[in-house]
Amino acid sequence: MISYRDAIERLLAPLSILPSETCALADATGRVLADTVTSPLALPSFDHAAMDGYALKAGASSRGGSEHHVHGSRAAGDVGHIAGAGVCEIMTGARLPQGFDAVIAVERTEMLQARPDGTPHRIRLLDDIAHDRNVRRMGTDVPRGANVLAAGTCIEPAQVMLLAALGVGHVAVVRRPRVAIVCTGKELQTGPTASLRDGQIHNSNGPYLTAALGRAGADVVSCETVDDTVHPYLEALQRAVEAGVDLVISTGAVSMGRYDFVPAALRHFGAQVLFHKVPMRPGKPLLAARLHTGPLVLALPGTPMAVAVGARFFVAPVLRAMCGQGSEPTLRAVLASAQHPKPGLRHFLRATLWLDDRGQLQARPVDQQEPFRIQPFANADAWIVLDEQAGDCAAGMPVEIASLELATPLRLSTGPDFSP
Ligand SMILES: Nc1nc2c(c(=O)[nH]1)N[C@H]1C(S)=C(S)[C@@H](COP(=O)(O)OP(=O)(O)OC[C@H]3O[C@@H](n4cnc5c(N)ncnc54)[C@H](O)[C@@H]3O)O[C@H]1N2
Ligand code: MOO
Repeated sequence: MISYRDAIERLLAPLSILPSETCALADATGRVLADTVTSPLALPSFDHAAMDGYALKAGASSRGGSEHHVHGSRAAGDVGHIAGAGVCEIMTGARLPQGFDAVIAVERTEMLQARPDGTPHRIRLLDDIAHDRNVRRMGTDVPRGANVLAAGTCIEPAQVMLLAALGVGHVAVVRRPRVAIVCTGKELQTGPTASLRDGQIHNSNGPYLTAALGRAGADVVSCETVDDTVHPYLEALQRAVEAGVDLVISTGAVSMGRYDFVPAALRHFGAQVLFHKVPMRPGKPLLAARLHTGPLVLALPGTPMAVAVGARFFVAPVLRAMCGQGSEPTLRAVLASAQHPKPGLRHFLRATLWLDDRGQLQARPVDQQEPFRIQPFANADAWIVLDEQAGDCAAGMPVEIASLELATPLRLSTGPDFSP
């Protein structure tokens, strides 16, 4: 048996980033950038008004109380020369006309005289206006040529806004990791709503993995169910290989039972077993292998929480590595109730999270941690991770937590260490 850390190292070491492809921005949400994006434009692209009001030249003649003729009017999108001395009516977003360097908001002026069509002819300023006031200068958000998004960044709506503002219509993204799922077990009823015969259960691992991997940006090319015999399993593996997958995830038949044929079947298939069994709870009998044709195989134990742990703590790092993303930042919270984990095992505990009245994030393991229980998983907010050396953990100590989602929904920057 090798430790979780060693297992992850063995799993990730030979992985390389998947090839890139071009993707329209409209389809890029959830994709991972293959290259750094440099800005083809400055943002703002020109000096413009931040308020509806009047553009003027700040200085001695534009103090509060001064009176001015209004020459011309500019709305966002208007261009052209503004002639004459004085001020120019301007709307938010309009390019600042040549020769002007400040804007006074319309409500900080008084209209002294209107033209017959109602437009302002002469105004008085109510405030002193300094140079640059209410002006957004070109390039102050993004200078042209700046690195705006790093390779490995997942494109979320905020990145779509930035790229759209820069006029970037297509981006180079990492090809989605292609994954095949194979659920083993003759007890599995595959029709999701079909009635169960005696001894049968609904397949919950397949739909869970399909949902979780899809959310994490993988392309789930198939999800098959096979019985507890070698040949259908190997045939499913062969189909996955032919479909050109990067990763096969199987569930079940990987432990000590008479019908736990997966380890032998993989060896028979010529797979190189990277490790089998990791000292952790749940999910200990997990096996990882590499097929001679290239794809990785993660054979997860069939128990639902062993599948959830395998997906979150083995599959997710593999997907990140395939997409050129570094390791996840570690999140911590305050342990809300004492724990006495079994020494030598890494424990993954389903937990609820809340912010206490001092603003500290508290994490409490749910009461029922047996690996067959799905209800507490559906009610949980996060995982608590207690490493192999954790020993007895007192309430109040900081512990590592991880999101239930494979791709962490919370973005964190490197900041000061969290200490409760
Ligand atoms: N003698 C030992 N027995 C077991 C050990 C052990 O060390 N010695 N380890 C236990 C642990 S830990 C786990 S986890 C399980 C894993 O066993 P398998 O990977 O062989 O999984 P199965 O026996 O096929 O299934 C386990 C359990 O999960 C249910 N299951 C399977 N597939 C699905 C599915 N797609 N959807 C929902 N539920 C599924 C299956 O019916 C079983 O109840 O082994 C322990 N035994
Ligand atoms: O790995 Mo398990 O502990 O029965 O799910």
